[in-house]
Amino acid sequence: MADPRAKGRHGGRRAGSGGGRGAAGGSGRVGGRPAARRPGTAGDVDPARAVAFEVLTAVREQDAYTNLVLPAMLRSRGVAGRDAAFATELVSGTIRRQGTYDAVIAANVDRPLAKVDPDVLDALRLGTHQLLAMRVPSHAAVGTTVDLVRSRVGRGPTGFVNAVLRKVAAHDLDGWVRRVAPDPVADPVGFAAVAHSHPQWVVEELQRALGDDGELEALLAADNAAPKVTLVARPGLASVEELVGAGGTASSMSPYAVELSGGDPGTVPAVAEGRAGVQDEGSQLVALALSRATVDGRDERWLDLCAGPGGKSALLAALAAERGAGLLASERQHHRAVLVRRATAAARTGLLGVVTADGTVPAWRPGTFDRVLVDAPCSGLGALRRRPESRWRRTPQDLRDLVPLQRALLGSALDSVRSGGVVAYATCSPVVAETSEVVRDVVAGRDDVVLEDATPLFDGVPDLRPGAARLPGTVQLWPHRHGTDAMFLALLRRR
Ligand SMILES: C[S@@+](CC[C@H](N)C(=O)[O-])C[C@H]1O[C@@H](n2cnc3c(N)ncnc32)[C@H](O)[C@@H]1O
Repeated sequence: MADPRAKGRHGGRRAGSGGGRGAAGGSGRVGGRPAARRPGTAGDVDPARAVAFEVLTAVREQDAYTNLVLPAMLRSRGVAGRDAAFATELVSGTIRRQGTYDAVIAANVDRPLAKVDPDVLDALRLGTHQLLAMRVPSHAAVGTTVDLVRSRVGRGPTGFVNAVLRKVAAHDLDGWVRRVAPDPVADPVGFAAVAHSHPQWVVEELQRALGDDGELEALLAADNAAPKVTLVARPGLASVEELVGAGGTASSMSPYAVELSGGDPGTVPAVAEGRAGVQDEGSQLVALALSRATVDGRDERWLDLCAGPGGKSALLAALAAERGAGLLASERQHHRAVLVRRATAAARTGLLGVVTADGTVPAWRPGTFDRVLVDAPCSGLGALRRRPESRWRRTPQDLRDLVPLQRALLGSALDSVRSGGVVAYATCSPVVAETSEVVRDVVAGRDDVVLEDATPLFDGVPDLRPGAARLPGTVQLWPHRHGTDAMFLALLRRR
């Protein structure tokens, strides 16, 4: 996205007018904060960049989530329209691309980045994103970043920032990747990690999940693209035609999906009324797959064991209502159960209720349900497009912590379904340890469960070929193949 203000008040500004040190080094802590700092003052910083800087600070200092803090800050600062779009791209792109940008910045600073003032480093990342990925003219990218640093940190580091960014401006992104990434032949994973800005362990996990078929770079690149906004027309409550009439385009995989080309989805009447919602098409396909599985005999009681915040529950409840069935939505965390209630508020007969309960300790008799969804808590490494900071927060230890919980939840889902009923185990992660390995281990430990082929439940979805490390019959969606989050699904039937 080009800078809407490139020809505006910052566009013609001389880069680095803040003066100060001209070299990217000097003595002492680089970018140290001087007494002249005026916290909270906007100075002559444009509102979009000011918001972007504050969001980066909140993400770094308070572990805030970009997708929560950014819209709230845009609203509270009255930043809208093209400025809001610019700020959104600036924040999300900078955080997603942080791994690449840090390698570029490090190549232009004469000390470890850990010794650069964190506020200054954030500003350098913002400036680098504008220079290498946003088509902001160099003089504007450098000048506005220097202004930002002068306003938010102080005059001291402006010369340093000016010098570093001028060096960054000397090459384009590809040129920098060639200079700072490891050799792609000698170290393909190390190269991919720097070139596509993913932690190395994440690249390794994604590579294993994909298998060895040359798609890694396409997947990593897809993780760095802003996801499209997809709506779901909840059956019986809204129609695809209604959402298309509101400015969307019907999608080809989920019969309920409509892609929005822009604008605030909250202004679409069906969304505001809870008859439709914002939902990734992969999530829609997972809920649909559970509803499409054949079940002989009674088909009245459905369960969503890990329901918060309620997107899949809302679709399942609408589907259940059409068949005279009802869904119980269960969620361990109270505040997320509240979100489930809100998401399912428009559901009529399709909702049996929403309960706050630990799914590993079922509050119902064994065999109560005919269909059960376990959308398990997971690393979320399949949804990196929409959670820019998560790749930098997750660690391999998270996987070790999550797997026992995932196994326990799948076990209790299987206990909760009647003989002949089905359980769908889903994650928004393709990581083998929390997908195929969980399912394989749980199935191996029981003699009352059969793993079924789930691919026929994804009718109309192309390219569901198996992966080398994936259990046969399970389904893995991919951002680069399907344009969805990397949802995984296994279908299990109780004997
Ligand atoms: C991946 S999210 C589910 C997303 C949801 N199905 C949707 O589409 O909106 C996993 C959820 O499981 C919940 N959870 C974690 N541990 C749980 C447990 N022991 N019992 C029930 N829910 C749990 C988390 O709080 C989280 O809300």
